Amino acid sequence: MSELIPGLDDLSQKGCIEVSSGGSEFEWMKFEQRKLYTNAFIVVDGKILLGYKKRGFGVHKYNGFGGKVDAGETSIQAASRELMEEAGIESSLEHAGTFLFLIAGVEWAFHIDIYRADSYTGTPIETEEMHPHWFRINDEDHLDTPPIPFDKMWESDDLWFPLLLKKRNFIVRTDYIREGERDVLRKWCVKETSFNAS
Ligand SMILES: Nc1ncnc2c1[nH]c(=O)n2[C@H]1C[C@H](O)[C@@H](COP(=O)(O)OP(=O)(O)OP(=O)(O)O)O1
Repeated sequence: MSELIPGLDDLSQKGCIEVSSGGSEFEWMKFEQRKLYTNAFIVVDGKILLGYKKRGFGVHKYNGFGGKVDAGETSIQAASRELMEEAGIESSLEHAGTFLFLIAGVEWAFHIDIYRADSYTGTPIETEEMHPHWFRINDEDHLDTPPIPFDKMWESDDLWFPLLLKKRNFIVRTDYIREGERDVLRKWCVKETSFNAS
């Protein structure tokens, strides 16, 4: 079995297949506190909907729609609320992955539940926080639509996006450091799971 990812449930890693890892020369960062977040991706007809973040954490990056889980909310309720607040749409979301994200300088770990859906209702709209855009998911179709802009996303996104797009469930941990204005990926591990880890 591959090395257990610290900070993620040991049981959920049983039987997982490691897809990618790096930064073995570094220790995993320590953390005392964990905060819950969500991130939702809509994939329809060969295209994925991403939002350009206009303010706050991760500003100027493209990402799914999501944010903090509020007190009294479940993760799926938070994911649906954030999708409506940030993109103006509703969707029946399914859990796709669990992502533990640390960044030097922030004392808590971000425990992010990743969701996906292949349909939605409403029309994606620009909101205070996000500007929605469609991107093609392969180079065979929709050549009039731009490809996924990995160079303007979190550096680790291209490690787990293939699993998200293939509808495979996964767990990920990424530890980042800050170099000036840049968020730099230092250590990571991505595993495919055969079931939902939460
Ligand atoms: N490394 C990485 N890759 C992909 N996605 C993310 C990360 N780190 C992250 O934090 N995220 C995601 C998780 C969330 O979807 C957002 C961050 O949430 P944030 O916008 O700060 O939360 P809100 O509750 O919307 O914030 P405010 O309303 O307080 O601005 O990024």
